[in-house]
Amino acid sequence: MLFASGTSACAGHHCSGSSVGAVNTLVSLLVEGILSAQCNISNRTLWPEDYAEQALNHGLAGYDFVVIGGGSAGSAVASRLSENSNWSVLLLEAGDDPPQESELPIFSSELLNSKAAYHYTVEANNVSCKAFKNNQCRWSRGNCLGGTGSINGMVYVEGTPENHDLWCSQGSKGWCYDELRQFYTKAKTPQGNSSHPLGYVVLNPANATDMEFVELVTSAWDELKQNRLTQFGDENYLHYNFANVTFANGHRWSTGKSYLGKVRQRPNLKVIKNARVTKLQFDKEHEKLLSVEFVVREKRTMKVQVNKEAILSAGALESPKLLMLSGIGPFSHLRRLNIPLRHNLPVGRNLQDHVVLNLYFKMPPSPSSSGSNDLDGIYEYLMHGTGPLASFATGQLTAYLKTDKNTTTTSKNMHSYLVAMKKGSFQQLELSAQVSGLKDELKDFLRQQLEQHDIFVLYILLAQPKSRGSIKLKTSSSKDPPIIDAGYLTQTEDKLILMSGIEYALNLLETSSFRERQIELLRIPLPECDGYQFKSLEYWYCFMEYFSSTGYHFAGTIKMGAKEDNITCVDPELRVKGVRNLRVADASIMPRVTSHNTNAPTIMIGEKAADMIWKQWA
Ligand SMILES: Cc1cc2nc3c(=O)[nH]c(=O)nc-3n(C[C@H](O)[C@H](O)[C@H](O)COP(=O)(O)OP(=O)(O)OC[C@H]3O[C@@H](n4cnc5c(N)ncnc54)[C@H](O)[C@@H]3O)c2cc1C
Repeated sequence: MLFASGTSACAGHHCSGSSVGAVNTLVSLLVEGILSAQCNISNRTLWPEDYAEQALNHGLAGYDFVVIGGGSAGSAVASRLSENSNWSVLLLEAGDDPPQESELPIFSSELLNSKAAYHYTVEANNVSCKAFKNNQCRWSRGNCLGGTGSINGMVYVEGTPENHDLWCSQGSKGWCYDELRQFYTKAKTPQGNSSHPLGYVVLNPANATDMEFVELVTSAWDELKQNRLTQFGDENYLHYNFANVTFANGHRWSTGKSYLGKVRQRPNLKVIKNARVTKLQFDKEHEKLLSVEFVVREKRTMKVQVNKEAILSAGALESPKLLMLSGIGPFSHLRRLNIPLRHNLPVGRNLQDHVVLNLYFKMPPSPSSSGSNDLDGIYEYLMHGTGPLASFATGQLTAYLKTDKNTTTTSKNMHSYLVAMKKGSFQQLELSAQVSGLKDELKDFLRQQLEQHDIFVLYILLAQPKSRGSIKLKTSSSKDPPIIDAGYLTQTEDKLILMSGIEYALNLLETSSFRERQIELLRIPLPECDGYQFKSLEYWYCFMEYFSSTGYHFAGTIKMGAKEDNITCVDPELRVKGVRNLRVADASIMPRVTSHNTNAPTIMIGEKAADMIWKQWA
């Protein structure tokens, strides 16, 4: 591996060049390049300075705006608010700068195993996740600046008109697609210049590492009459193509970098890293947030006074936890934990995720399976910022599908992508099995198959799941992870739609492209399902319970909607009901998860939140 896992080796260090002589020009160039790359791939100037030391030594004054969490949405909010030089903005982020593995797509599995990612174990529900240890899925999120946007797959796809019009028709006034389009546009419009930088999302089309495989799949999709898309964002994209990614010049561009790092010189914006917020403190009537309590470097508890507003952007798993710890949540749940109630709201309910089903296929190894030349790849990346190190797994080849032939709507019900594993790529399998918690016997079976075949996994995601889960507190300690009930496949309709996705996938096997390549479904031994006839409906419903897992698109746990509606927690201005100066701006406010990847819609939420705050206070 090129870099030490979980480290930012160059941060704060002076890096010297290699002392290797000119024995072999290419090798010495590479060694030189690797050493300097370790310093240049990610260094501290890409990120805002850490204000922790000053805060610890001199204490903190009050801030006009305190943003909790520097992830996809929080970074955008803090950056936009601090464009007003009259306002003081403090951002509190539980993690540190992302490690160097974050920069390159090739290290995504290592990254998920680093301290930049935080993992949760989801409760077993016995109708999903049975392929994973203790029948429990594992969920991950980013624990660093840029948040989950620093560890994600970088795919950038906006919400559809249908998604957002549903939000507004159900009481979220101001959140119709026509009203949101401006924020999607603002997020990706280059603004500012080197003397007055402004943040925005940096985007490029993804390159794939394995073009041979991409061509195979695209020709099969063509045979099935899936249209190739010219651009994601077309109104009715029931199509496939490579998505745009938050990646440029060989580097990831999370909002932590593109919105915050870019404006690191602003004197009115301070960022404290390794600052884990533990509690929100209110006035006697619980109507006004007075201060935010946090622990710096897991050592010292501090407090900051909020002069105008606080914005909670800790993500769909941690934002509800923090509200509940502070007394805002379901009455009966908080009472059980002896947490004094401030506001009785259904915080933590309405949890949604795009449940994903993994289907495995095998094929004879392609001639390129013998492995590419790693040195060539390193050389190309160091010299040009391109090549396999800067390319994406085939997962960025994404299809949005309508497999339900009975509806006349244009809405997508499935979202599908693929990941290919070449014969012998055991490390890739081991890492992903470790992150997901795949049961050992299943991993060993896949490993045996990889000794002889190429394998690819077709992922089928439910675009609009009906099942709902919940987040609850385990204890009243901020250190304990919450109890997560994913709720996967608890609604029959979700299973029916997944079944239509399986039928769609099996059609691929009938295409001449797949037949010529001798692609077969891989039958994974599952004693509980093997009693049913292979590929029968009963078999597939049983299989679904095993290989359903997370799409990593958690949303909805602090539901937005009309103020008077008792199933909502924040109003359409994102204010927590009953509190004047506390808003939530992250994926948790989505009343219904958007039909595909959630990063772009979450950044849009950050943009709109900042705009509403500007309108109120400027
Ligand atoms: C493995 C993976 C792959 C994904 N791939 C894609 C993809 O390719 N495309 C896509 O669109 N979406 C993807 N997603 C989802 C997407 O990245 C998220 O939906 C999005 O980043 C969520 O943004 P957020 O602002 O709500 O939360 P986050 O980005 O998670 O931000 C929350 C921030 O708050 C901090 N925080 C948490 N608790 C506290 C606390 N108590 N005090 C202070 N700070 C705190 C966290 O450290 C984090 O920085 C992926 C997700 C995962 C996990």
